[in-house]
Amino acid sequence: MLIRTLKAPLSDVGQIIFLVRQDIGVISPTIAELLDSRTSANMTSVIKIPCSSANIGPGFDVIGLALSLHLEVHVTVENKPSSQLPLNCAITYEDQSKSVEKISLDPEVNLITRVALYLLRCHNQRAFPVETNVHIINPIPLGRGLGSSGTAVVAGVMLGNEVGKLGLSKERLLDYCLMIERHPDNVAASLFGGFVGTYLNELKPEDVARKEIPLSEVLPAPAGGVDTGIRPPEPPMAIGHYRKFNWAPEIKAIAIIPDFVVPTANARNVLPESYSRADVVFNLQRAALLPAALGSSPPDPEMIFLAMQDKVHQPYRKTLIPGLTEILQFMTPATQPGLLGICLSGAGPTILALATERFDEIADRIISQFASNNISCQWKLLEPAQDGATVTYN
Ligand SMILES: Nc1ncnc2c1ncn2[C@@H]1O[C@H](COP(=O)(O)OP(=O)(O)OP(=O)(O)O)[C@@H](O)[C@H]1O
Ligand SMILES: N[C@@H](CCO)C(=O)O
Repeated sequence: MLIRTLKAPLSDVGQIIFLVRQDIGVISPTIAELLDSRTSANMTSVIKIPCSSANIGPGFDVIGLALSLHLEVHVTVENKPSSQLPLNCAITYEDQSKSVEKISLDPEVNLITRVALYLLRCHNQRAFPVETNVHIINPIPLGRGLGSSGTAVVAGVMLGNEVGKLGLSKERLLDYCLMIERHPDNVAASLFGGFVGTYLNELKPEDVARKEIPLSEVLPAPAGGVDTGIRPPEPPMAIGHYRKFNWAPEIKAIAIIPDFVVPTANARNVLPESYSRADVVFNLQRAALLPAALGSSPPDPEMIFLAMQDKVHQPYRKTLIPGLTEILQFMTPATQPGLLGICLSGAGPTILALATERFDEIADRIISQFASNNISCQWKLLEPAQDGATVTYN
């Protein structure tokens, strides 16, 4: 008897593992059984979301890359008759990121559960199902440019969709993410996976007004356990879109992660309100090349290096990241074999170096430059995470 496993999509965002006997088909469990028992007693849903690197040089707020470092959220719903838990939810948090920031375990404050509550309340569910246990395992360093907040927002919409049994598509979940994180590059990469180009639709005036609702109304400040009963504003349909690009399999991503935080809000505040035509054209020329350059095999180092240059955000962010200018200047394919291109990851301070070989050597040189500014770093060798956010059932 031949038995194999088959992974099948469930309502577009989940994945079930079936046992299949080749002669008679699916034997365990049936789809109906699974739909009934999802997130019910003793079944754990495991939501996995990759981190991301945004911009990749010239693609400011447009281009994102999901990477193989995953946030995990393990969810069980006990289905008890009543609960003493605030909002029926208990959170535990396992920090594998070595971040100093303490993550709140209050479901009204924690970013992941707060986003899940936003989604649930848009669908007339005021709290989590009784009693929901959420265990978060986080290896993504916070505030370093690897999309930790975007990953947490995606985790939140996936969690709300799961426990509320809402069955929303990933395309619709992207709209909810964009009500919270307003630039689509990180969230689209984490949700859909891979190397993506993203854009926002031009909206009708009434929808612009809905999308520009202050964040405090979308994610109201904690009300001390008191449910105000207010239904939050729902996002307009199809605010954001993405397109996946090819990625040459030889290209790996080295993330050099300095041991200090640059909050994205601060890194956006140093950017100018307007740009010269020359700088805009410079970025457009490179952004147009980037998908072809990174999708072609074998990779062409000169083309990739050129396509990763930027004049829109990196020059302004150097004031927040000691050593950034020097690193971007001296690390080139001509001076460093194996290197293809280099950029600030997201809003920084992480540096993303794309390379085909000599990963240790490349990381060491960048780490030495940071060390000369008394900054220590960790580094990771990562690959594109093509799957995006997934749900599996144990
Ligand atoms: N797993 C998480 N659980 C709860 N809150 C989180 C989590 N991950 C991130 N956050 C929140 O997001 C903040 C970091 O967001 P920020 O946008 O500044 O940086 P980033 O997303 O890591 O970097 P970038 O946007 O440049 O890629 C943290 O300080 C924390 O408050
Ligand atoms: N595109 C965003 C990514 C960081 O969240 C920025 O560079 O500010």
